[in-house]
Amino acid sequence: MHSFFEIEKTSSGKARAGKITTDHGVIETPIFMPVGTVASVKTVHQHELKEDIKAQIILGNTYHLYLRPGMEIMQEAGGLHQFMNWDRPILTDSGGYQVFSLSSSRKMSEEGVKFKSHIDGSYHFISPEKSMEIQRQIGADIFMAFDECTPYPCEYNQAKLSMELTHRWLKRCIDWTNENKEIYGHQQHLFPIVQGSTYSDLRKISAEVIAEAGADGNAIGGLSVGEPEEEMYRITDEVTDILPKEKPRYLMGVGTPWNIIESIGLGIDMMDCVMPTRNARNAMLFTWQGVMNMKNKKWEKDFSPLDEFGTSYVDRDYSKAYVRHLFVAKEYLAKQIASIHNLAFYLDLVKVAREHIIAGDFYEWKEQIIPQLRQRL
Ligand SMILES: CNc1nc2c(CC[C@H]3O[C@@H](OC)[C@H](O)[C@@H]3OC)c3nc(N)[nH]c(=O)c3cc2[nH]1
Repeated sequence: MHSFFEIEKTSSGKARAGKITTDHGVIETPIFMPVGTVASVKTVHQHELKEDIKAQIILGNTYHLYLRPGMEIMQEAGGLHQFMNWDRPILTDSGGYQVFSLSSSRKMSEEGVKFKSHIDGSYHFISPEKSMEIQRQIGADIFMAFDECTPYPCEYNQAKLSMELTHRWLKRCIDWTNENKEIYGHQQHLFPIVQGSTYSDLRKISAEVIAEAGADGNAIGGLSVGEPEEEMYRITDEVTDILPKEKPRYLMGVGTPWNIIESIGLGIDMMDCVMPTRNARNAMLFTWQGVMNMKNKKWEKDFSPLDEFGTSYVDRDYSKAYVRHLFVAKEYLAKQIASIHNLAFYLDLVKVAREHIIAGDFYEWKEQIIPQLRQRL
């Protein structure tokens, strides 16, 4: 019997290298998880994700998949792995965040959230139990508790009430999953989510409640919602001090390449963000030398490879001048090349970070690489 999470190497600080074992395969941590919200990582094929980008786990999303294609089709397909032909691990979010960020006319109650679909305006209701049922039907290997992502900024009493609601909803998620087992035969691991906004005392309470739940892994929510970067690091540092060392820690919605390296240094094992794919579609490429805006005129006659230090085939096959041309001409291929490049870079970023943790020089490496990653090329 394998354990869900094994730490292979610790460091002089909180960074660690480990591996998560699921029924759909092993995830080496620290890891970045490409966002595939509506059953696709935008503009990227599954075989590219696997063979070129070397993605080890991707994300799906309860809110979107529930609305379209819906759970009847999802179940008839045999779950999301079958439906999208992805046989590696999948993680799904619980839908709360998207209900608040995407739907209109939401009505919140203790019971759950009534909302209008952003697709066709139809009314729906999602509760902790409903979110768990949907995530059972999607069949993700790791799935998130139904929480309220406390908005930022938020005054203390509101943050306290929101956090306490998330804790009551967590209990309902756990009770439901104890009474309703997996439907596709593979194990699914529930991760609870720490809230508490930017208040240290609330974050301490929430981290202790979440740790007490005894789940296989734990997530830090309510960050990367507009707060200053220093606040995000401070809260992450305080919460990882409390969350158990022997369980993976997932920081939701983070972040830039430098956010990722900093977070790994603060004891984070798993991260997700739309940045590599969303910024790619706006011609912003991340590289080890810094950030490139491909629409910049400076690349117009630069026929050198897209990224000589890139690990993807697109970095070798195409020149800067050609990719700039595609963006200026609004060719679809531009977004595909940029998305593949950025995702391959993010996976390489965490792979190299893992190697430095194992080599024992992560923190020295971090100090010199972060200013380089932030450069504007
Ligand atoms: C961007 N910043 C950010 N995203 C966040 C998400 C969505 C990630 C989810 O949203 C989709 O990507 C946009 C992905 O599907 C991802 O799945 C986990 C959060 N989800 C929950 N349940 N609770 C939180 O506190 C939370 C905080 C976040 N901060």
